Amino acid sequence: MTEAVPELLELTAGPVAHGGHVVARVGDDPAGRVVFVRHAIPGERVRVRLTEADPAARYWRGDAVAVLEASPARVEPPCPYAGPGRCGGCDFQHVRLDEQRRLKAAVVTEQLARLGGTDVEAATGHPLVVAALPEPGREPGEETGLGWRTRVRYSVDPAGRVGFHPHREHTVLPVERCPLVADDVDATGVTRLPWPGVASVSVQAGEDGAVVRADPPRPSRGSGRDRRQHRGGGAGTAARPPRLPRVDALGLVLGGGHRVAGRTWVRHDVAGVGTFRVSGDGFWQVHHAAADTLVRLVRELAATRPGDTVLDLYAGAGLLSLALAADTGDSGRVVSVESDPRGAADLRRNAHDHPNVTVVERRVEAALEQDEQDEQDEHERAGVPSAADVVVLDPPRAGAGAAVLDRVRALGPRRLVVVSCDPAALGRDTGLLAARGYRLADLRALDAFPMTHHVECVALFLPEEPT
Ligand SMILES: C[S@@+](CC[C@H](N)C(=O)[O-])C[C@H]1O[C@@H](n2cnc3c(N)ncnc32)[C@H](O)[C@@H]1O
Repeated sequence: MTEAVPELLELTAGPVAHGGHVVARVGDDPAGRVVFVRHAIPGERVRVRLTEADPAARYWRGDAVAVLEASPARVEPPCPYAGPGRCGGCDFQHVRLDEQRRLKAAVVTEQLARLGGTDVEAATGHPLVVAALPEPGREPGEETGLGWRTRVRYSVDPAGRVGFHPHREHTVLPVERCPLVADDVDATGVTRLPWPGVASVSVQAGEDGAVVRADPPRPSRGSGRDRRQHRGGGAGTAARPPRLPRVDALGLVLGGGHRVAGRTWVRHDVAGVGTFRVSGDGFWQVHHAAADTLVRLVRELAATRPGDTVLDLYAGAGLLSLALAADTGDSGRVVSVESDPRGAADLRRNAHDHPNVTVVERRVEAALEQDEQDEQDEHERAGVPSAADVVVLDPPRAGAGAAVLDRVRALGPRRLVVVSCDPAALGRDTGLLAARGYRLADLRALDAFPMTHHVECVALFLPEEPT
């Protein structure tokens, strides 16, 4: 007989888990089925509406629709779109900001223990603290966690209105103003304009204004003939590009980089490093204060010396490369590896006046691959050295992985700095590095994504045996 699944359950919220929810157990039984609950705080007694509850599944998902015993850390969400079943962009609007940071510290610590076999407090000498990023005009401790997003991707509903998806849903909740976005993003007016025929609208704000990009829906998987027609190569009518509204922005871009009006890039100034040009869809830190703070932390942990050979892997537009190049000086060099052609183009441009920076436009995996026969020669031809004093890695969400970390170890760095926006990936890479003789020595965490479960970490690994 199949188990009857109730619609509502009363549960006690257990510890926070990676992904923006807490762990609860059906029947409050320690061996009961796990329910991942959104919109609850550890210790609270909540009524949970089950959102995914397959009787055969190992765990269920649910949303706290009523709070029966509230945590002292519970607050009224500052955003009118936040809450159970509403916008899925934020996970922690209902939690006081300082408690949000404690929850994130707990998640990072747990992921490093479970996936990386590493006790953060024992390894670094102190419990992990997630630091708030500065907000203009506010003293430390008075942060709001709002107005920090300089880069936003809105989805568009069938009526052409922009918004965000509810958690794990494809529908779009239209949003007039997301309180997380920076004023420069809002000033483009994209949320107040119609976008018929468009699947998503992205805004990237820089120092002197924003660039807006509209992406039409991907061609549906049809017959070969349909696909040819979408590309404009068939005998029939090609898909007509959408008519885009006029925006108040530096530039408007359609799809894969086709400029409709104005510029395709924004400018970012980073204190003590320089000015960067970043193509609208290229990578840059999202929080307006993240780039300055990240650079300061990476410099401190990398402790680069004049004359050093430094590898900046997954270099983006060169934020960390240029900072490290200043520290290694003319007698040293920084080799920056970035695979995205637009990112690499930005990087080359940004590094133009830095003769000690070499840009390698390749996937990290390929750039570090060693030719057994002709190792030295191969590497020098590709621009990648066969040894490095310091290696900095800032991989995408999946982390660096075993193959890349094997190659990194072979370079014999005396210091290895990993920047990570995903605690699970950092946990896995920490375990892989431990197995390769590099142990966690320092860990810093930044609240670079307030109100969401995301957190930015910078980790220092040192060789067990000094190189
Ligand atoms: C998290 S961003 C880091 C950018 C830079 N460190 C910064 O702080 O601005 C990751 C970058 O890695 C690039 N990337 C992703 N996979 C890659 C790969 N396999 N090899 C090289 N670069 C890659 C992406 O294009 C992106 O620019």
